[in-house]
Amino acid sequence: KEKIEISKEQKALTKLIVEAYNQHQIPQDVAKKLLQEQYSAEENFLLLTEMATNQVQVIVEFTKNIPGFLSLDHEDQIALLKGSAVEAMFLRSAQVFSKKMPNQHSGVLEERIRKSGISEEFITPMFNFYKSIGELQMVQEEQALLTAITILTPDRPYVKDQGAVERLQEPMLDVLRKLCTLQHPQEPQYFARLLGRLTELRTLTHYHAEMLTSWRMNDHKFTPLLCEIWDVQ
Ligand SMILES: COc1ccc(-c2nc3ccccc3n2[C@H](C(=O)Nc2c(C)cccc2C)C2CCCCC2)c(OC)c1
Repeated sequence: KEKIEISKEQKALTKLIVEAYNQHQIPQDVAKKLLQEQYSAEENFLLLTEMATNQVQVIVEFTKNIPGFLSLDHEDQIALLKGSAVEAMFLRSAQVFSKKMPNQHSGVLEERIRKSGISEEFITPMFNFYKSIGELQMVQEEQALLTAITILTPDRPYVKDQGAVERLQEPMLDVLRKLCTLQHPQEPQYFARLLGRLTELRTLTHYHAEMLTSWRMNDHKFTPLLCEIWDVQ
């Protein structure tokens, strides 16, 4: 059994990514808010657009802390952010949904989300994803690195220098693979399962524009930033 060694540099990279991830996080208050009371479809839609708009800003700040990101071609930086914003939002939602909370709270939260105004057909794929993320019981290092790896996906639309993005993503994949082996020694396939979630995430994001336009209410208003990021309006 070869001894897995995480180098000094890899420890420093992980620390930096986790710090950036925790520093730029929306407080969990959306779950608390949803647990406190039942909102109308209109109020929930407004909350969703506020959360999503805020999350885009959070992701931009997080990404700026990824070593080398700011040295990428500027248009490629935008292409990476634009191409990963929806995935980052669902990944964040899945992590919030999977946070340890008393059983009846997670039951209420699930119910509030089911009744939020989202149309029925999207609920199953969304919760399937959330539960598959929850089953992994990721530690914060894995969550932070997985988010960075998602953002640094070389084959996003309009990325010109994919090689430069690969060179940033690879060190993240290397340290995540080692961390998974150390964190889950009894599960050699854990790292592969983790990356498999990113594939499930991409399929979920196919529906996101329709999820929004089919929200059970009339006249869906989006912020200009969301029109940019979501394929709506
Ligand atoms: C595109 O359609 C979506 C996207 C996300 C959710 C979603 N899944 C969640 C899981 C746990 C907690 C809250 C959850 N959200 C919303 C939320 O705010 N997601 C969120 C965002 C957006 C940014 C940062 C962080 C988060 C959590 C609540 C918005 C207000 C109505 C209820 C869902 C969703 O639910 C129907 C539909």
